[in-house]
Amino acid sequence: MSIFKLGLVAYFNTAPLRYGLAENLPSEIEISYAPPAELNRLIAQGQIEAGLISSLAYAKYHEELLLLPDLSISATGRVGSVLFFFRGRLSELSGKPVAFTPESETSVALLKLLLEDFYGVRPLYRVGRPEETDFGYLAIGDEALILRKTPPFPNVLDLGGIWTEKTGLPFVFAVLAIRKESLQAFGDTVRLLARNLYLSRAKGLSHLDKLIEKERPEELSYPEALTYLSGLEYDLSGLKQEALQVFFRHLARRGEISKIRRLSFVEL
Ligand SMILES: C=C(O[C@@H]1C=C(C(=O)O)C=C[C@H]1O)C(=O)O
Repeated sequence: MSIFKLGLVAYFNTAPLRYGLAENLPSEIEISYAPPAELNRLIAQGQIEAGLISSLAYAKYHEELLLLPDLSISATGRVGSVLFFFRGRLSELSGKPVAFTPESETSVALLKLLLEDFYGVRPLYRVGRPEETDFGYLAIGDEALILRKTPPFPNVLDLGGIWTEKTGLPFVFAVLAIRKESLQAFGDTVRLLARNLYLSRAKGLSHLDKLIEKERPEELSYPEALTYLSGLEYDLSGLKQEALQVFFRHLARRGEISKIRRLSFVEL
């Protein structure tokens, strides 16, 4: 039997998407867990057939990928876990070193876009740890949720909040992508996977209480975890597709990706 490899992000924010998933999937689907940047690399290299990847990675490799309809990790307004901590005034960050987590791609591109094109400042970026930088640090996922408790710098920008404030749109951080070439061999498996993901999302969102008890990072209280998960969205509606295209157009203008004519989806 050939194995269909699915890569998921193990952050707390994916808990509703993967609620009960592993127990219900057919045996030919094998799940592995890794940070987004690692999943982006694995799917690009064909080492996994499907993955919850950074939306930016879909843009980069869209010729080899298809999206699973209606799945994402997104937010309309503040997301709570994509945070840029910084010292001093934002307008004085030009030329100052700031660091970002190695685990993200979308949020790094979003940070650069917001700082440079929306706020007109151009810091010096590097991958690194918060303690290795004097002026700013971008964290995502559980790390951001935990750092929020004891911030490394006095000020914080929630990138989802700023994006929505500036554009009036939601922001899509991650999408569920499948390698086109795996569809022929695994068409039925992909349909089963999609059905199971829709089911686990529905169950997860209607059992947030159980899920929070089981999965919340210990640093977060129950109400904090509930507020956080309640602010996240897991669909890829028409408006979110439009928002993705707006983000991609900004990145194409900035020379970070090539133009994308349209988002392509798996036909289920
Ligand atoms: C909202 C989040 O979205 C994440 C952000 C990603 C990125 O920046 O590349 C990728 C996957 C998502 O899990 C988060 O993890 O906090």
